Amino acid sequence: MIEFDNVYKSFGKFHVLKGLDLTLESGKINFVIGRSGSGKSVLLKHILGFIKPDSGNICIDGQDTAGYKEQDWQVLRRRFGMLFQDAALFDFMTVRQNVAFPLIENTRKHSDEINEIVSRKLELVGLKNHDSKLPSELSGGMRKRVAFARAIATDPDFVLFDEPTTGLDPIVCSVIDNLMADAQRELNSTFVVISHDMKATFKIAHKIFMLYNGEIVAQGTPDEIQQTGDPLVRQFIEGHLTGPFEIFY
Ligand SMILES: Nc1ncnc2c1ncn2[C@@H]1O[C@H](COP(=O)(O)OP(=O)(O)OP(=O)(O)O)[C@@H](O)[C@H]1O
Repeated sequence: MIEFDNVYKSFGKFHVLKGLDLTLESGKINFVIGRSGSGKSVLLKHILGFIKPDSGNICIDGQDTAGYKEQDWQVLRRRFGMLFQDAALFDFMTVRQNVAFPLIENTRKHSDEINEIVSRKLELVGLKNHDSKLPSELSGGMRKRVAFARAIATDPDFVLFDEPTTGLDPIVCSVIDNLMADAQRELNSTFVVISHDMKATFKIAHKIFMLYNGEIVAQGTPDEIQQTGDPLVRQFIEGHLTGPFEIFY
């Protein structure tokens, strides 16, 4: 379980998180939605300790991270997999080396075992025959699948996805959505997904949280969110130009 308790974060005079209370449930696919610039990536970076709150607490599995030193964060981060918006593969490493990286860094497994795990993960994402290629030789969708295989390589307790399907065609989006749903079922890990893709959100989320004005303004199952009468949520999920949101052109 990942808990935010009354978390505030500002950059200069710009207040991004304003007393954020949020409980991301264990063994579930938690989606965080909200407008561009609402602070979704900032929220993810707090979970990994890359950004520290100005006040408030963040607890991971009941452990308050307030007093964590860099070494404690490094230990905690080993329990996480991460898929960044731009895939963020190591350009100079092959597909196989990219997926092996967290296994080499974060575990004491023997190279034979690592090779076997990497082969299994690459098979899962349909890229077993591309393992000796460099990221530059792959399409955007393939790079995302490599990043996905790398994110789940160690069977982490938590996997964070920052816009995993942005820029991909609808069919590749569905492939990634299915991979997320299948992997979560298999690992029973806690997934946290930031996404603007409402179709995927309603298809695979167990729980949806909407961030607005530095706070969570709505939360619920896909059915609950789809049926809400809250005008703010309705405008966002339906993409209307008129409603409580201020629209800037
Ligand atoms: N390190 C930083 N220093 C200053 N401002 C920052 C920093 N990180 C984020 N911000 C600001 O915080 C706000 C929220 O940014 P964030 O990237 O979390 O938005 P987001 O909801 O993920 O947006 P998008 O959906 O477009 O990716 C933005 O206005 C951004 O400029």
